[in-house]
Amino acid sequence: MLIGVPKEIKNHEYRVGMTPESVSEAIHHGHSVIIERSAGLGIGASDEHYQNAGAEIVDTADDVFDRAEMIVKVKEPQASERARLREGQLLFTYLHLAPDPSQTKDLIDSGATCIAYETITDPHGTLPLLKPMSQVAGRMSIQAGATALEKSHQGKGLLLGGVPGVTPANVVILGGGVVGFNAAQMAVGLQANVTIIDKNPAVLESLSHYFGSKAKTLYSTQSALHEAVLAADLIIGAVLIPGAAAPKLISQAMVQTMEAGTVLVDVAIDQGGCFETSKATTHADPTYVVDEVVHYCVANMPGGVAKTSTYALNNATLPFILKLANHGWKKACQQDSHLLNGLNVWQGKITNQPVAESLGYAFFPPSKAIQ
Ligand SMILES: NC(=O)C1=CN([C@@H]2O[C@H](COP(=O)(O)OP(=O)(O)OC[C@H]3O[C@@H](n4cnc5c(N)ncnc54)[C@H](O)[C@@H]3O)[C@@H](O)[C@H]2O)C=CC1
Ligand SMILES: CC(=O)C(=O)O
Ligand SMILES: [Mg+2]
Repeated sequence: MLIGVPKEIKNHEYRVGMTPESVSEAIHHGHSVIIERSAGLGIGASDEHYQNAGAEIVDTADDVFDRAEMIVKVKEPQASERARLREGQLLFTYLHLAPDPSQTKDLIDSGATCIAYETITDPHGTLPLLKPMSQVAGRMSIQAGATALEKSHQGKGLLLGGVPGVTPANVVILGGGVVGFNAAQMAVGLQANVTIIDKNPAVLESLSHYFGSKAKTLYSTQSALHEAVLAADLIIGAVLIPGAAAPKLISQAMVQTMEAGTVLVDVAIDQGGCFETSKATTHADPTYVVDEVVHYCVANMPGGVAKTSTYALNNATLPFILKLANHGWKKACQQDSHLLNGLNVWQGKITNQPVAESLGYAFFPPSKAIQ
């Protein structure tokens, strides 16, 4: 199969769909890879690295989209990329469609087959292609929150861990999945006072077992949320209902009750965000203030540490890239129901139920797309 990798064009997005090492694996399996010129510079991979791995370098995104049978990317296609997709072309990348009606409409109109990293599942009921970026974003969320808490960034002027004789800051993490666990690890490491809230008792049990007395766990109810939020200095939004728009756990009225300089880091912003006052921001201008509360809502946090992130992502995506290239998407999805769960758009139809429900489209079962 001819695989194409364009340069990412989202604001401050330095990741790239395939590392030179992944390219070399694909070529070893008998495929060809075209890469847009300079696509890997953000991770320190030059065109020469890619050529040495066996890729052909092409000058423009048009060259990639015109020729490739499968496009491998990182972020959801931007409007100019969507316009280049063609009927029957395979797109393999993050999509996050539920909060994004214009992208969804363009993908429907394109006729392309669109498989989203974030809804591919595994036998353990987790999301193996979201996991590495959630690990990165969870860890970054505490760095971002710690910076935003500084007075010059309009925060309370608090050091997360305090110092001997001065109490540490209160960190509240909403959602104790991959992002939440990794955020808690970093916050506990910095000696903050950490509370994790989740609605899944099994998740709470495993967090409690792992952290012991170093973090508190709370079952997610309105009153638990209210109480924790009022005492919080830094709140991390890390909830997910796979495929669906994020539930709004914190209303604007609750934000108004928070102390000035409290910081909200909404990692779930890529699914629309879990604070009512959240709107997506970029690495170029990551924060804004509502009712004296600082909001950090960058939708591509891992792009800020592109080298770590690209390698972590490729460790998870490469086996699927190879399956798709070796067998074609239909046969690969017939053989692997977890990969089939990634199919979001096919021949102008929405094949992911939470996406269809979130945006008011008819749901077309993916099992019918592979008959
Ligand atoms: N902004 C960014 O750059 C990035 C954002 N993300 C996003 O972060 C979010 C979290 O991802 P993961 O941790 O991988 O998901 P996950 O599925 O591992 O964890 C989500 C947790 O939320 C909990 N949850 C769901 N509804 C809840 C509620 N009402 N109250 C309390 N807990 C609730 C679930 O029980 C689960 O434990 C996703 O939206 C993901 O796309 C991930 C990576 C990068
Ligand atoms: C998952 C996601 O949104 C990202 O890695 O940018
Ligand atoms: Mg700002």
